[in-house]
Amino acid sequence: VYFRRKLKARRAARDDGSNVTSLANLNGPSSYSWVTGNLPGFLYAENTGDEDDTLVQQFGLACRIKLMFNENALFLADPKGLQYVLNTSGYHFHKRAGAEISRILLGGKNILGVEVNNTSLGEEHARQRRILAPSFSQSYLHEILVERWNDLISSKQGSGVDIDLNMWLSCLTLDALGQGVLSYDFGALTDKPSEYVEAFRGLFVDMFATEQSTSQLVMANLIGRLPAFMRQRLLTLTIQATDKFQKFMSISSKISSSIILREKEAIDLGKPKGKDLLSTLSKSVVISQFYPKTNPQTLNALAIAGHDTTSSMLQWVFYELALHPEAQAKIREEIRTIKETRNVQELGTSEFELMHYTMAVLKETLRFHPIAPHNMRCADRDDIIPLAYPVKTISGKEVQAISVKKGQYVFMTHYGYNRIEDLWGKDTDKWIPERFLNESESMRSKRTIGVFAHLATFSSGVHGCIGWRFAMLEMQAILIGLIEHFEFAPIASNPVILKKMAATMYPAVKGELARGAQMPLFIKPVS
Ligand code: HEM
Repeated sequence: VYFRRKLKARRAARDDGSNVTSLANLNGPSSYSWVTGNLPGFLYAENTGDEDDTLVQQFGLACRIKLMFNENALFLADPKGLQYVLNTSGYHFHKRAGAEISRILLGGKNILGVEVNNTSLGEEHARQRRILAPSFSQSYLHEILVERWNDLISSKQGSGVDIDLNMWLSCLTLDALGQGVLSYDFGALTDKPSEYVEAFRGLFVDMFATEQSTSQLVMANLIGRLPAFMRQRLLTLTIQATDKFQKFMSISSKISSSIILREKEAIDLGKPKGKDLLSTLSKSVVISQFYPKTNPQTLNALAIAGHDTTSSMLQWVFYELALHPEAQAKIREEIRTIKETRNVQELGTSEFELMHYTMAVLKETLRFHPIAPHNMRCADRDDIIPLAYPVKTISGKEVQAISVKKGQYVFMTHYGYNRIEDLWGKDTDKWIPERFLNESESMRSKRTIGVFAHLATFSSGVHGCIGWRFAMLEMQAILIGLIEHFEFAPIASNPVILKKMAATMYPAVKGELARGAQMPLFIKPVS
C-alpha cells in the first residue's frame, strides 16, 4: 500500500500539468556515492567552479543534487530563484548548519552565527546589523586607509622581486581592519607582528581545506542529525579539537575583550571618540544599551569575515592584472589623467568614483572569482521557489517553479549566477573588464540580486555582506596605490594557480597544495 501510494503521488506530481515540480522530480546528475552525494564534485574539483559549469551546461540554472546520505537539495543559479531565497523570503531560508558551525567556532551570538528561523532570533540578527552598519560608511574609512596604504606602499619599493602576494595582502588587510574597524594595531606588517597574526596564518586552510576534511564532513553531518543537546556538544568537541583553532580563539578573544574594555574606559572618562567601529557605535546607540550587548564574539566574527575575504579577493585582482599587462597600463593611464584633470597629488574617494576602468576591473574580478562561490540555506516551511529560466523534470517536462519541503536545502551557486551570459554578456568564462563599460539596459534589468553591482559575490538580502563598502574602498585604495608604483607579472617558472576551497576560495600552486595558500607574483617598480 505504501509503495502504491508513493508511486501514485509521484505520477501525480509529474503529470499535474502545472509549471511547478517537486525537488524529487527535478532532473539532476547522478551522485558520486550514496554517502557523499554530489559534494565531491564541488569540493575536490581541480578548480572550484568546474562542477558548477558542468551542471549548468547539462541541466540549466536549477537542478536536483544530492548532499550527504542521499539527501535531495536544490542546486540554484537562477536569478529569480536566488532573489526569492535570499531576499523576498530571506528569513524563511535560514543558515542552519552554517550558523551552527559559526556559533561554535566563534562562540555565543555573533552576527555570522545568529540563526533566523524564528522571530526573536530574526530580530536579534536585524539588531546586530543595525548596530554594525553605520561604521561602514565610505567617508571616514577613506581618510583612515588611503594615507596608511600610501606609506606602506612607498616603503615597499625596490628593484624587481618575486613575492608571495598572499602573505603580504593578508597582513595588509588585517592592519586595515585593525585601523578602520577595531582601532587595534595588529602590527601585521611590522617586524614584530602581534601573536594574533601568527595564530591566524593558515587557520582556514588547516581546518577546512577539503582534501583533509572528508571524514570531518561525514562526522559533522552525522552529528547534525542528532538531537540538539547532543549535537551541540559533539560538534563543539569535533571542531575545537584542533590545537591551532584553540590557540587562535584564545588570542582573538583576549584581544576582543581588551578592545571592549578600552572603549568602555574611554567612555567612562568622557574621552572624545575616534572614528573606528566601536567609537562610531557608541555614538549611534545609547551607551548603556550598547556595552552589555557587544561581546568579544562580535569582534571575532568581524575580524574573520573582514580580513581574509578582502585579501583573497585582491589576490585574484592582481593575478588577473599580472596576466593582462594591457589592463595595468589602462589603470595607470586613468590614474594619471584623473590626477591631471583634478589637479591633485593623491587620489581620494571622489576621484575613485571617476575611475570607471579601475572599477570595471574590480567588478569583473568579483564576478569571475567569487571567493564565496557557494552558499547554503534551509527552508523553514514548505515553499515554492520561482525561476526566471525554465528547467526540465525527470520526465522532460519544462517547469518554471520548484516546490521545496520544510527542512530541504538550497545549494546556491554565486559562481553560477555570475556566469550567466544572458546577464553578463558573451564569454563569461573569460576575464574581460570592458563588459562593465558597455552594459545593455536589457541585460542589467535581468540581474536581480546582490548588495553591490548586482553580483552574487557579496551575497544578497537579509544576510548579504555588511562589509562590502569597506571591502570595496579598501580594494580600490590598495589597487590604485600598488599599481601606480609597481608592475605585476607571473614569476619566471610560471606555476599553475588553482582555486581551492577552505571555507572561502584561496589560491594554491599546482603541485604545492601542502604549502597552503600562495600567490607568487613578480613585481618591479613602474618604469
Ligand atoms: C571582498 C571581500 C568580501 C567578500 C567577497 C564577502 C562576502 C560575503 C558573503 C558572500 C557573505 C554572505 C554569506 C551568506 O549569505 O550567508 C558575507 C557576510 C558577511 N560579511 Fe562579508 N565579504 C567580504 C568582506 C567583508 C568585510 C571587509 C567585512 C567586515 C569588516 C565583512 C563582514 C561580513 C559579515 C559580518 C557578514 C555576515 C552578515 C550577516 O550574516 O548578516 N565582509 N560576506
